Amino acid sequence: MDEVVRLEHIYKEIEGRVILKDVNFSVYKGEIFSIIGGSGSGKTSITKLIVGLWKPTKGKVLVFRKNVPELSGLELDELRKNIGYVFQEGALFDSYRVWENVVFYYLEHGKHNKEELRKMALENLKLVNVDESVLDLYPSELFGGMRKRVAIARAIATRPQLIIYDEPTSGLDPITSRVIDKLILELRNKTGTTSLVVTHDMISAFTISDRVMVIKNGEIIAIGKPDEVIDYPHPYIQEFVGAIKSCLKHAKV
Ligand SMILES: Nc1ncnc2c1ncn2[C@@H]1O[C@H](COP(=O)(O)OP(=O)(O)OP(=O)(O)O)[C@@H](O)[C@H]1O
Repeated sequence: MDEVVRLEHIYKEIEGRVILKDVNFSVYKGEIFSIIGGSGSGKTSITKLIVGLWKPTKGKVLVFRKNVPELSGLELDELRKNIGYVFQEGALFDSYRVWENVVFYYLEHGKHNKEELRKMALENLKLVNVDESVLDLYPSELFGGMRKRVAIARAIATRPQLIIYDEPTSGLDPITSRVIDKLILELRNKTGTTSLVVTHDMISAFTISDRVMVIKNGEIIAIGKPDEVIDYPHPYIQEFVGAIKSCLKHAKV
């Protein structure tokens, strides 16, 4: 299977404190891979290493078979063009309309005219089940679930090979959270894009993922298919998933 991301023996130390300790995992082409763990467990640190914002203290971070810490600035730009990042708060630009947000990369870099860009924005919005009625709105006029969809439409606009979702359901009510889960799944099924999801949301992780990784204090505790991980006999995992186990057994997206 094609590896899109591979972390090998990663250690990250900040101010004398080890925040990632011998982290090893791979994400394969087309899969939805979720990283779950409590606050401060190291989830965001892993995404920072993948997009080259941080360098590891030790170890290799391979993305699209390139060792990220060794890339030049230009090579990093090229790599990031291939990674769509859906930020926790959406990170939409409030002074730009929805269509401008969606095609922001092309507004900055492209040679397309306004009509072409609006058409491109609409094509991407349609992929996240949004119609043209929002094209000219500003982000402040959208409710939470819609903001998230627009943020996802923006992340996929450059047709990245990898999408990183940072807490995609945070701040959303449970019903909207399940709608976003369904969307992540649909999008992967439609486009085949490899998806890395960082989340606190157990239901989300265990219902949409092909594989789940549990991390605690910078160390991996388990990696596997949701059904395997949920029954993993580790006290932390049982504590973490125990409360929602019966709910998960019945949850369907
Ligand atoms: N810039 C930094 N300087 C010092 N310590 C940091 C820095 N960024 C993160 N850390 C520490 O690294 C550890 C892992 O943080 P990280 O943000 O990766 O956790 P997380 O699992 O994403 O948490 P959350 O779910 O709360 O976002 C935490 O103990 C955090 O305090």
